[in-house]
Amino acid sequence: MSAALLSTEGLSVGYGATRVLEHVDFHIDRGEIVTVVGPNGSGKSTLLRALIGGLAPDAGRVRRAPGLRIGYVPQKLVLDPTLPMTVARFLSLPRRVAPAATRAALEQAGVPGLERRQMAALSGGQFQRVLLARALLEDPDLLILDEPTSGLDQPGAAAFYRRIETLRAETGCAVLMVSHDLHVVMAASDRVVCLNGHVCCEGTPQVVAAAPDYRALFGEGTAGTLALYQHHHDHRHEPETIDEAAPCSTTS
Ligand SMILES: Nc1ncnc2c1ncn2[C@@H]1O[C@H](COP(=O)(O)OP(=O)(O)OP(=O)(O)O)[C@@H](O)[C@H]1O
Repeated sequence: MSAALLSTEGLSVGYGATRVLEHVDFHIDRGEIVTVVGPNGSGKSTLLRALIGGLAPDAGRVRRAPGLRIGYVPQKLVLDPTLPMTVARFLSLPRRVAPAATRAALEQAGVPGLERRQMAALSGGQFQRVLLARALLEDPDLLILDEPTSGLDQPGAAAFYRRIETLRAETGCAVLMVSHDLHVVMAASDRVVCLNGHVCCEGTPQVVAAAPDYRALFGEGTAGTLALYQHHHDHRHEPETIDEAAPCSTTS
C-alpha cells in the first residue's frame, strides 16, 4: 500500500443522501496504467472526483503520495464557439505558460504546431490532444483521463492510446483512465477495474488484437492498442446495469 501514488480504503461517497460508491478499495502505483470501466451512472466520475479531492468521503479515506502532481483531462469541456481563443491562449489559462513549455506540451501530446489555431476550429481528436497538453503542463506523476476517447472513432482512439503509452514510457507517469466501454480497453492497461457502485472485479486485459474474431469486430486499423476485458464477477447485478454475458456464480 505504501508504494501507491493514490489509494482509497473503504471509500463510500455520494451526493447528499444518495450513496454512489460503497466500500471501494482502490490503488494505483507509480508508472502503472489502470483503466476503470463501468456502465453509465456506475460512479466512475464520482470516484475520480473523490480521488482528486473534489468530493469528501462519507466513510473511508483517500491517500495521496506526498507532493503528488496530477494532470487531469476532463470528459468534455464546452467552450463558447463564438469566443476567439487560440490554443496557446487556452493553455495559458488560468496562469501564463512560457511559449517553450506550450510548444513542448503540444509536441508531447502529439499535436505540434497548433499554437495559433483557434480552439473552435479544432477537430474532436485535436481538441482532446490539447486537453492532454494542458494536463501535461502540470508535469504530472499521475495522468487522470475521464473517457478520453469517447468522441473518437476507433483509429482515433487507437492513436490516442499509442500516445498515452509513449508518454508513460517517456515520463514514467502513472495513468488512470475511465471508460464506459465495458469490453474494449487500452491494451497497455496493467489492470482493469470494473466498477458498479463497488468494485465488481479486476484483472488484466486479455490482449486478443491478433485474433481473427477481434479483427472481424474491430478491423485492422488499431495496431494492437485495444484489448478485450473479460469480466469475472462473483455476484449478480440488476438487468442492464452491467455485462450480462459475464459469469456470475453467486447472487449478492
Ligand atoms: N453532482 C451530482 N449531484 C447528484 N447526483 C449526481 C451528481 N453527479 C453524479 N450524480 C449521480 O451519481 C451517479 C453516478 O454518476 P457518475 O457521473 O459518477 O457515473 P459515471 O459512471 O461516471 O457515468 P457516465 O458513464 O454516464 O459518465 C449517477 O446516478 C448520477 O446521477
